Amino acid sequence: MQMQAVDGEVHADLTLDGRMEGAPGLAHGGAIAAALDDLFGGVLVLLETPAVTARLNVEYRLPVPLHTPLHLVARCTATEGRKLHMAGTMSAGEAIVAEASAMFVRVEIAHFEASGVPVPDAWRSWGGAARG
Ligand SMILES: CCCCCCCCCC(=O)SCCNC(=O)CCNC(=O)[C@H](O)C(C)(C)COP(=O)(O)OP(=O)(O)OC[C@H]1O[C@@H](n2cnc3c(N)ncnc32)[C@H](O)[C@@H]1OP(=O)(O)O
Repeated sequence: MQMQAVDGEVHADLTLDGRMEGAPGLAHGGAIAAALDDLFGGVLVLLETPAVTARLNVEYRLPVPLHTPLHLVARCTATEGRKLHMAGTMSAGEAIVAEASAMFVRVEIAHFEASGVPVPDAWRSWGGAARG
């Protein structure tokens, strides 16, 4: 998903296809949650803050059709020690189809490096959990 930073928020455009189908013709709720969680990851990059999702809440307001352009927006609403609170929306045209809130917890880069897959070089210059 391509993301863009705009005035402290992260925006993305997304069209879900048949691979993300839940009920016939409609997006699976897990795909909607994954897209919003991924967008929150974009906010972390904007903030240069390594963190992981500890809690994710999604309010599904309207069925989300496949093959329809969706617009997503996310931002960090508050920080509290190692905790970052996030809020985001997914819209189809003028209608908000889903809203998400999440709590992320700041971690050390070692949290990601433990997978054995290298992290981007830039991440190592960011302050980890101890920064909070
Ligand atoms: C920079 C770019 C980074 C890109 C990454 C993109 C990530 C994309 C989003 C994801 O998909 S992340 C993958 C899904 N999430 C995980 O795999 C997280 C798995 N959980 C953990 O690794 C640990 O549980 C976690 C790091 C979240 C917390 O463990 P810690 O031992 O570091 O912290 P601790 O348990 O001491 O909790 C710290 C604070 O957070 C609170 N907390 C932790 N987990 C919580 C939870 N689940 N719900 C509510 N509060 C929670 C906890 O109560 C405490 O609050 P206080 O400081 O007020 O005491």
